[in-house]
Amino acid sequence: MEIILKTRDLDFNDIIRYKDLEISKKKITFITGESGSGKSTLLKLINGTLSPSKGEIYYNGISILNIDSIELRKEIILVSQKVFLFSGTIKDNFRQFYEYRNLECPSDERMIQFLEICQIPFSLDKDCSLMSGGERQRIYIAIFLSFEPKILMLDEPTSALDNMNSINVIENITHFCKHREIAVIIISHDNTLVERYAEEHIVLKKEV
Ligand SMILES: Nc1ncnc2c1ncn2[C@@H]1O[C@H](COP(=O)(O)OP(=O)(O)OP(=O)(O)O)[C@@H](O)[C@H]1O
Repeated sequence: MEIILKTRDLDFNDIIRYKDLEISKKKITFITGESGSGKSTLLKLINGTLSPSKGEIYYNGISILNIDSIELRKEIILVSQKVFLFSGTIKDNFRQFYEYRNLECPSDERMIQFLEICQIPFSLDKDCSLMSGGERQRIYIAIFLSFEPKILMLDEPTSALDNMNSINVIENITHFCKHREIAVIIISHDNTLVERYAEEHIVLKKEV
C-alpha cells in the first residue's frame, strides 16, 4: 500500500491530539467522528491553512514545512464546508478561480464535463446567485475537481444534497478520481456513503 500522506504526533493548540494517520495513494478515504473531534481542522492542517502546535505532516515523505504553501495547495486541494462563489455566472466563477491561481480558464467543453460529473445540468451562463444551496455546493466542487489535484479533500460535500443526489455526485467524483489516480479524503456524516464508497475509513475521537 503506497502512502501519499502521513501524520506524526499531530497536535493542534493543545485542543486536539491526533492519532498517527496514513492516507493511501489512489484510494478513497472517509473521515468520520463526533462533532468537535477535529475533522475539519485536520484537513486545514493537511493543506497548510492551519499550523500544528506539535507534530508533522509528510506529503510523499516530505514534511509539508519544507514545501512552498502555494505549491502544496495546488497538489492538495481542500473544498471547504462553506461554499464560496463570486456573484455572476457559472463561467464567471470558473474564470475567477482560475485567474486567482494564474491559470487559463478551461474550455467550455471541459467546464461542462466537470459540471456533469457534479450533476449540474445548467448552461455556463446561468447566474449562481439565483441557485439553491445544493446547486451552489455542486458547482463549487466542480470547479475544484477540475484542477485535478493529487489529493482532493472534501469537507461535508453532500451537506446540502438529498440522498439520491449525494449518491450520484459521490459516485461520479470517486469514479473520476480513481480513473485519474487522485486520492480523495471525504468528511461525511452519511453512513450510506461511507459504507458504499470508503476504501479506507478513519474515525476520529476526542483524544484530549
Ligand atoms: N482556529 C481555531 N482556533 C481554536 N480552536 C479551533 C480552531 N478551529 C477549530 N477549533 C476547535 O477545535 C475543535 C475541533 O473543531 P473541528 O471543526 O475541526 O471539528 P469537527 O470534527 O470538524 O466538527 P463538526 O463535525 O462539528 O464540523 C473544536 O472544539 C473547535 O472549537
